[in-house]
Amino acid sequence: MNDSDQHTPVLSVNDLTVSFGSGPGAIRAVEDVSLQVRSGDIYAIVGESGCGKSTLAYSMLGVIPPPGRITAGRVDVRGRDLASMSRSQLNHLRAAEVSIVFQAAMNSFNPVTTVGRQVEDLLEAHEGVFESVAAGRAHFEELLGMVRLPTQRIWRAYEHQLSGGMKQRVAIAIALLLHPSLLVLDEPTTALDVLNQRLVLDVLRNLHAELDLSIVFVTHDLAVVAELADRVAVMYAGRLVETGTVDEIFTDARRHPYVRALISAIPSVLARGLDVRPIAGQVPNLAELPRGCRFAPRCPLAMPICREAEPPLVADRSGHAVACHVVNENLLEGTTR
Ligand SMILES: Nc1ncnc2c1ncn2[C@@H]1O[C@H](COP(=O)(O)OP(=O)(O)OP(=O)(O)O)[C@@H](O)[C@H]1O
Repeated sequence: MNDSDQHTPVLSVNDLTVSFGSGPGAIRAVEDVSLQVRSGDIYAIVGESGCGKSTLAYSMLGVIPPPGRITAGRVDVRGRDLASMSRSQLNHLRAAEVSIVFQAAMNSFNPVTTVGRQVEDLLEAHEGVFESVAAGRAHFEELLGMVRLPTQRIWRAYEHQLSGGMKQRVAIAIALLLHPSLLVLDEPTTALDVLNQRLVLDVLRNLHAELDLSIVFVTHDLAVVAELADRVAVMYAGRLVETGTVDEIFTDARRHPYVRALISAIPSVLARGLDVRPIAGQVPNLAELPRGCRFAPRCPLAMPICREAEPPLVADRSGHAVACHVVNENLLEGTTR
């Protein structure tokens, strides 16, 4: 890796808008989103259900489900625009540079094939990454050890012989098979019991350290954000409302009222298994968005301008960015609430 590579973000999402449908019924599941994942980051995308988290995650690999499509902006992986890549370049990228564990990882195994056979198929499809299928298998067994699973038993296992927690860790090991530098996970702990959630978080922390891996994960669980992430993007109705470090999001006095409401709705962000609880009012329907700030109808601090103009994301000197007229007016005055 040369010097300029080291400074190029692993992933750069630039002014990205992803739409479903066309004409008057079209919705923008992701709107005007920009974020950068640097080498070594553990980046959380958090928000309530339907706010566009999964769509944003899928766009990072160019796997947005149809009829979704990028209608503005771009996604670059190590400085290369995904939209400019050929199908074979994209296939290579998805396996060997950025890999995803889907939310439905639990159900994504072929029920009539062993885990080992599925791994061999993957190795054969990506011939050349390893010297031989045996070398690829040896690497997979090493990964199984890292996700704390018994090698022989898993290699021969069918899906129905694995528990939910095991399937999630097998899916992580498979996603890492071809040495990606970025792992994207959609709700990695959601369907698991508390013990398995903890195990998956431990495993991800270790993989991050041992494999020099960058991680992006989507969650609605603030406790998981507090435990695992070092950077956070909070989404509301398709847009980013706040981005920053975990410390900034949880403790900075300058915070988006939505983020503040989310955090104050839980007794302790370090307590396990606490979801983003509903706060007064509802997330707007993306097909009928209010004028101005999307959060204004639920916001205790809303001013007249909030019902008129969409607030831009404004970053302070450290890069902590908030999209709120009230908060940013105070920043300009040099005070915070
Ligand atoms: N295949 C699709 N066709 C039409 N609309 C879709 C499709 N997938 C997602 N959407 C719309 O995009 C919006 C964002 O969905 P997305 O799944 O990205 O949100 P999310 O925050 O990940 O929610 P959840 O946590 O419930 O998965 C939703 O309003 C949804 O209706």
